[in-house]
Amino acid sequence: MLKVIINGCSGKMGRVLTKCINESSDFELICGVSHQNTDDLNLKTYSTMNEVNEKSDVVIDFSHHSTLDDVLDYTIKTKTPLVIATTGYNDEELGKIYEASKIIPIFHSYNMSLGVNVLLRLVKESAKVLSDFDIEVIEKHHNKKVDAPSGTAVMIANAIKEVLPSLENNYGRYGREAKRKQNEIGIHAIRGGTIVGEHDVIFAGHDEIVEIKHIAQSKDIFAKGSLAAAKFIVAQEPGYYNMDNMF
Ligand SMILES: NC(=O)C1=CN([C@@H]2O[C@H](COP(=O)(O)OP(=O)(O)OC[C@H]3O[C@@H](n4cnc5c(N)ncnc54)[C@H](OP(=O)(O)O)[C@@H]3O)[C@@H](O)[C@H]2O)C=CC1
Ligand SMILES: O=C(O)C1=N[C@H](C(=O)O)C[C@H](O)C1
Repeated sequence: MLKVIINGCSGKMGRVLTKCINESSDFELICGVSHQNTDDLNLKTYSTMNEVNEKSDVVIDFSHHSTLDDVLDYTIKTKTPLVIATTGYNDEELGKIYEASKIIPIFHSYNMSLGVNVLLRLVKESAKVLSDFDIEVIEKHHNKKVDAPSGTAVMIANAIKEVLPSLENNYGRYGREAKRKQNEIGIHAIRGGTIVGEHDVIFAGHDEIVEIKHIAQSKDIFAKGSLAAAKFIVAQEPGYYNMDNMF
């Protein structure tokens, strides 16, 4: 049984992950980290990662970018492999993750579902052939989501730019002089209700459109994906890993 600590145990994903671990015979939940009261989870909970005095095989992080320093301090100090699912990091924070991965194994993906990772491959293939089409990304999420655009939309734009490096992100579009430029990827964030997560990549050409779309129908797919990543990362040497390394 793999021993797990969840950073962000009180959150929507932390709760779904707790349920998935409790239903599995492959994992044991040691404790969680959250500022909130989590009595209903029946789980030993610390306020910050710095206070944790237990040791696990892996830490899974579904929290907030602001907890990054604490989670890296803890995992480096205890030499614990880390799965990062949290989104919303800036370049400085991404740099810290990359530096830490020289010391401990880190699995990092803004989307733990299998389907989105297939979508990324299809998008890259399409971008090679449809290089002069206009590319727009539309993401839709629930009204509680903190960051915009989604981490997955950023990951999709980065994948397109691996193939078409001259393109630049244009977030939203508004104004009296807002005509589309040829070298942009339009990225649009919709927020409402309980939408779990949808990503639609549109390649619009002259008289034809290709759309590649992924719809998440439950949060379980992300939790189960993070557990698959946990099994993978505990067997790795220090380094920076993502879904491409796992499949
Ligand atoms: N990679 C993937 O596949 C997926 C990634 N995510 C990402 O996981 C993260 C968590 O998502 P979700 O569970 O829906 O979010 P919630 O807002 O429901 O939960 C956030 C968790 O982080 C903790 N937290 C710590 N510091 C802060 C802070 N300053 N502000 C807000 N929360 C804080 C919260 O508890 P407390 O404040 O008490 O400490 C809580 O436990 C997000 O970044 C989301 O985008 C979500 C789904 C899939
Ligand atoms: O906050 C969420 O809910 C989700 N966040 C991730 C993202 O920002 O890409 C992944 C998923 O779409 C759900």
